[in-house]
Amino acid sequence: MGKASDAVSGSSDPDVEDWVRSFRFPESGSPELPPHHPNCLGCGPANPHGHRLSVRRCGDGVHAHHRFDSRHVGAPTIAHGGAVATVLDDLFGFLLYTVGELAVTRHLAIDYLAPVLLDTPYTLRAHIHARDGRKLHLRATIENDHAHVVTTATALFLIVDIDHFLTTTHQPHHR
Ligand SMILES: CCCCCCCCCCCCCC(=O)SCCNC(=O)CCNC(=O)[C@H](O)C(C)(C)COP(=O)(O)OP(=O)(O)OC[C@H]1O[C@@H](n2cnc3c(N)ncnc32)[C@H](O)[C@@H]1OP(=O)(O)O
Repeated sequence: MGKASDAVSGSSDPDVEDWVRSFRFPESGSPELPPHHPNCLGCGPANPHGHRLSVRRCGDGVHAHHRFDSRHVGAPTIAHGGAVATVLDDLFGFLLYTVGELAVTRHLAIDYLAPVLLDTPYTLRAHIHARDGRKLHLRATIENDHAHVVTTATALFLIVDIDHFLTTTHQPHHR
């Protein structure tokens, strides 16, 4: 399994190549985790449409505080379910720092237990439930200020080699 620090050339996209070359897993002691890249929809500080999620290590997992805003509206005053899914998928992506592996979402399942309100503080938590070879089984919650869980999520991330990000042609996989 190639790690990100083994960055190789071969992409036809210079931005991808730069990201691969610059990517490093942070030191295990640092609680603040860096964005996946500056333009990441979930956490990139340079993406004007993004959520700018700021994530820290917490025990074996990760956590974040987040407010959805008017850019993420679905029904009036309520965050769009897709926006919530985006944030959870990205939060799961931060667990990869804790295992030092590159991986991508293969399956994401969300239970929307109560509306996620705009301009309201929430606490997000995620952890690795189990690892089975290259399969990472992940779990997350979103809870409000009253410690009520409003959303739960599970995901299967699959560990991939760095070449996954350098390959410009991916064939659909029919099961
Ligand atoms: C640290 C940070 C790092 C940064 C990382 C990058 C930035 C991240 C940014 C974060 C952004 C957020 C993150 C993002 O947005 S990631 C972006 C969204 N995700 C993708 O683009 C991934 C697209 N998919 C693929 O490329 C391929 O399908 C991959 C590579 C994932 C797998 O294709 P591959 O052909 O290799 O594998 P497989 O399909 O044969 O399956 C393999 C195994 O899995 C088992 N299986 C399948 N489904 C299920 C299921 N539902 N329950 C239980 N098991 C299931 C299956 O039976 C098999 O098992 P086995 O037979 O081997 O035992």
